[in-house]
Amino acid sequence: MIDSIRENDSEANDGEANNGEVNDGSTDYGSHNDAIDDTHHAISNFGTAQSDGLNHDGLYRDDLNGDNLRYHAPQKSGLQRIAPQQDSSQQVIPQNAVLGQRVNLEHRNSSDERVQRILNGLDDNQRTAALALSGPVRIVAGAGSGKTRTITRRIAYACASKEWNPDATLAVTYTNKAANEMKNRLATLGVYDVHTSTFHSAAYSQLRRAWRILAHQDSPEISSDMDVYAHAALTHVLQYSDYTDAEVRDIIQEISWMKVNLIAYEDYERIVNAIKHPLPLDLEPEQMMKIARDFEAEKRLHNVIDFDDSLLLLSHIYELYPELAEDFRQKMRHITIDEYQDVSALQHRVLTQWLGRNRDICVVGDPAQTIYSYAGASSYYLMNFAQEFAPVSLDIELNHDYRSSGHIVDYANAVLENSVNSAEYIHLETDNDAGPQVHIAKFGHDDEEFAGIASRIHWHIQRGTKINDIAILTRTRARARDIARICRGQGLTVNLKLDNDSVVLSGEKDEDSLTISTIHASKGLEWDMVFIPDCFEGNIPFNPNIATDLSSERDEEGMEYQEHIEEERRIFYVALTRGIRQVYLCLADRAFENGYGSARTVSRFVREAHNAVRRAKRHSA
Ligand SMILES: Nc1ncnc2c1ncn2[C@@H]1O[C@H](COP(=O)(O)OP(=O)(O)OP(=O)(O)O)[C@@H](O)[C@H]1O
Repeated sequence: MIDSIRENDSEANDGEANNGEVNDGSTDYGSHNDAIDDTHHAISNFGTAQSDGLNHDGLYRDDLNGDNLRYHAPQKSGLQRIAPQQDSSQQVIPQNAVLGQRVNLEHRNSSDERVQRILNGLDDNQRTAALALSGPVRIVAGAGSGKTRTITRRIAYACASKEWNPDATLAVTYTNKAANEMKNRLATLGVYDVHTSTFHSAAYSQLRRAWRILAHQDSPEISSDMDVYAHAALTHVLQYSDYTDAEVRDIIQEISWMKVNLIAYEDYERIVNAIKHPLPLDLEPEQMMKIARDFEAEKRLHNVIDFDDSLLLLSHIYELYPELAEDFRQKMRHITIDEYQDVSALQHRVLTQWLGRNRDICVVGDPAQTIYSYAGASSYYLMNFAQEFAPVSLDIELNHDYRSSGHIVDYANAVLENSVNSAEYIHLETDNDAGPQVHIAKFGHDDEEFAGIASRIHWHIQRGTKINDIAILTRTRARARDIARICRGQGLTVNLKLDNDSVVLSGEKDEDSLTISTIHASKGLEWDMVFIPDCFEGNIPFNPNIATDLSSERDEEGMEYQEHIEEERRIFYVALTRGIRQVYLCLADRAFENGYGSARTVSRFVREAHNAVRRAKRHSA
């Protein structure tokens, strides 16, 4: 391994990175949908819907006009910049300000010892957050700063001190696994009966209940056959049936994009033109609309829905039957949303229906970890929270990284500092040891790189590192599979979780195995040692067109490109901050042996961060 890097490497980029599918949907986003007319139809199945009550325009038109457009067409639009905070009293003040209602520490301190023990192991800011039990609370927190720990303790404390009824408490997490983990952590703190769930499963269970009440029958099931329906719709509309899996997936993703951004059929063309949103398979908007409608008809025929439909249908039902929404509000009084930087317009709409006038909402998130923009996620709602829910009772920032060693933290900060959005991101601090430098390892070609990573892992294992404390985090699923093959060939037990060959579930820490996961699926997790392969332009940042010419980022067209680059920067940041002690950044000069394949350029994020860290070191020397 070569622990060095050529600074200002200016060699041209090549197309080798474009060998894998980009973006791994989270398990929860699932995919597809049921667009609006079909939602209409589905609810009509109740036999109770009014003919005009389901007018989609009436429900969503307001959101699609004027300024709000940007919220519905996040990252790709280039229009979506996080809105500046107007009122300085509502801003997140770096030193962790407490706003509004004062937290009554005296009262809390008089609670019994068991309850107080729940707060052990929290630092002052985490504790302040955990003690703010009512009113809107926002916690903006950097990687490794204890978000999960803080909200879990906050819920446990509120329930154990009898301020909240656990059965009236809902914690929404990003994955089912995170929901289970939170439930377990609450149980170890002596708190049971709290509802922990993803947005989708919470919505689906409410939908099932509503369906039974309104239609006296079971709601349609969520199906995992969306590719079949999308393929059928493509074939019907285009009169051609030969599509790759990736093309079908792109169609499903586009339909999902419409739903999570609350884009009505009749507005679709106007919006995609306005924001220069690229359509899958180079379709015309009208063709795409036809495919979407046909897709919904297919699903209806089979009496199935998809994940997004559970939210969309529920939202329609709560709009039409306010008494059902009110019933939910009476039951669920205290709502906490984790990973709030990744909520979509659709999820946000459901949340506002869950709340009504209730203001017992706590959100936690990190704007630097928004990595699901392609699935409609937008940090807008996190950044705008203080205005939307004013007056907030607590608005606090956590910036102390308990996870990563000093060198990793420096590197992660440097990656964000080079962002055009750097002012919105949290600068991490840590008291952890500096640890080993972030290593940059260059190889001749891909197989050599992967074999090099495998042998370095062997080397660490021989020196006492546990195999399940090591992870390889890749930008694409295809690369995860390639590396898994080579690591297995070198005798390493690999934990590579693929679901239907489409989603890496998570880098769950199995005993005695090496985790190989996409970066997306590694969110929320941590390993002692992290390898990030393929740190070259075109892969990190991922760019199918390898348009590395920075001049293009300055023109109109380039705005969208720049949004994309910023998302890629956050993805790299998430990968880096999974590391506890040591991070290796790896790349090969070319894809193939014997000099075949175009020469690659080191990732701009690596170059920038590397130079920034060196500059800082020179400064302090
Ligand atoms: N006050 C604290 N004292 C010691 N360790 C802490 C403290 N708070 C959090 N930690 C540890 O720091 C690590 C990160 O915590 P946690 O997973 O809650 O962070 P997070 O903010 O959710 O991270 P990320 O967003 O990067 O996934 C964990 O190992 C956790 O146990």
